[in-house]
Amino acid sequence: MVSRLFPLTLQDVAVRRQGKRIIGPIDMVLDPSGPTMVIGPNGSGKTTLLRVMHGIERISAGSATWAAPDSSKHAFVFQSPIVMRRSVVENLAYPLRLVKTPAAQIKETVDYWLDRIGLTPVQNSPATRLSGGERQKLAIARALVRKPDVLFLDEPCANLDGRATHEIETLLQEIAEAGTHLVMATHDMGQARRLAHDLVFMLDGKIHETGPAATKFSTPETQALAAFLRGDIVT
Ligand SMILES: Nc1ncnc2c1ncn2[C@@H]1O[C@H](COP(=O)(O)OP(=O)(O)OP(=O)(O)O)[C@@H](O)[C@H]1O
Repeated sequence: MVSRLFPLTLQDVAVRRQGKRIIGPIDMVLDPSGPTMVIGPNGSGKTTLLRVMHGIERISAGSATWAAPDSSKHAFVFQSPIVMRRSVVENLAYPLRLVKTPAAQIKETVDYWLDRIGLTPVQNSPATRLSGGERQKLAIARALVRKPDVLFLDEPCANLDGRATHEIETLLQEIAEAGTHLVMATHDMGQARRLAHDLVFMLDGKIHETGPAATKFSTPETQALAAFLRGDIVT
């Protein structure tokens, strides 16, 4: 099921800060049928691209246009999970309270997600006491309680151990299968292979190569993507 929000069209997008080009020019049409993984070397502009798509980065030139704009239908999970200094349960309830969801529905939704991410036993503990993996799962669940069509994730498994990474990948696969579209930046090529339907390879602030993951991993068109996938340093 593809959201009515798509396609997202980026036309001649550039982001400049202090006279420096961070990304651009970028032209792309995102009209996905499965998870989109954004890969590329450090500093190639992955985070900035995601922020542009989500609408939280000031664009210096060009435009980013959704077919049916509705910012309440996309959510963003940052690299370092931001949890509020409140209980786990409050972290999940908060986005629903903001939109004046009835109490009974908040409880039902929050209980569902607590169970789904395995945090029911610690629901009343301060979220700041959770482990890194638990915090990230909480951040993902909190982004999902309002049922977004699109979820942007910036390196959600950076600094997590194998077990936490596996749990988060399983959760992401499940929500993708249930119809939420994922657009995710990752450093981890194994993870990109496991999750990607489409691949976006960024280099030096531009989209260097893009297409279906199944063909891009096996037969990259450009030398730079081939080298990056081999693990070479690409600049
Ligand atoms: N507001 C800003 N002002 C100046 N430079 C910036 C700003 N935001 C990002 N940059 C620089 O622009 C480049 C691209 O940053 P970005 O975070 O988008 O890349 P990235 O591919 O996500 O990097 P990483 O993999 O290290 O997270 C980096 O060199 C970064 O230092």
